[in-house]
Amino acid sequence: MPDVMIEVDNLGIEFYRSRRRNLSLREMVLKGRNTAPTSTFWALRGVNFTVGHGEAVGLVGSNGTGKSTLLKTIAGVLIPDEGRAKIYGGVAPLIELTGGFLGELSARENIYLTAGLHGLSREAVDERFDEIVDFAGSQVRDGLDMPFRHFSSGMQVRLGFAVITTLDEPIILVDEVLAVGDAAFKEKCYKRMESLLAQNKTLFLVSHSENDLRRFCTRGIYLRKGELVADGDMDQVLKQYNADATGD
Ligand SMILES: Nc1ncnc2c1ncn2[C@@H]1O[C@H](COP(=O)(O)OP(=O)(O)OP(=O)(O)O)[C@@H](O)[C@H]1O
Repeated sequence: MPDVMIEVDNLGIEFYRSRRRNLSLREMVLKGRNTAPTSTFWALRGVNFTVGHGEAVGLVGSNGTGKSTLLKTIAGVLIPDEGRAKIYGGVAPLIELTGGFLGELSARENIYLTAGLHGLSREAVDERFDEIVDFAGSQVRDGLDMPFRHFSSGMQVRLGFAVITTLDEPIILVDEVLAVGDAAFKEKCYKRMESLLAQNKTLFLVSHSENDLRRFCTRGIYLRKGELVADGDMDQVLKQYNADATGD
């Protein structure tokens, strides 16, 4: 296992400010073909850092500063416009409430599909199935055969967290999703995260909860307007973030 698990090198992600759209015939005649809004901005730019095997990193920054964008890039959902985000090992991402599950499929089918995409054989999923469902809880067990889109947001997160943390991937990305779970489930998730860290997995956590960040992360990365402004001890990074955020 290489020491470096994530290598982010001069990373830039550029987005369109407005939704790109096809012009109507009338707009084309009146304004010409090239008047679609093309204004762009850099959601991330010049971001550099590496994360080592077994590190637990907390990502902080105010709303809209690029935290989710960074996680999506590490997960391979977004392709860099500049630089690169390289990972050395598989990634298990929980970066949206729906866990990337398909709404039309049942929870049962989603478990097999997601675990299969992460390299687990049908037999391996059969073996872990009860553990996944037990962790997700009785409401999820009762709804195993209903379409996933009928799950409440809390049930979706329960299933997503249970599946993602049961995979064998060495890197785990969690983006602010635990806020949706109830208190009992959150405590269960915290214990699961502690056990994953004890197994030397690499964790990237986005959270607006300082308690959670302090509990799990020894290192903090602070993004401001798409730029990395601090990278170091979690407590120190939170101090800097809080000092900056005063009056924001
Ligand atoms: N697909 C997209 N197209 C255009 N702009 C986007 C897209 N996704 C995100 N953005 C914008 O990029 C910026 C960074 O968004 P991002 O979701 O990464 O922020 P964040 O730090 O995770 O915020 P929060 O704490 O509110 O979750 C924001 O201005 C957001 O509106």
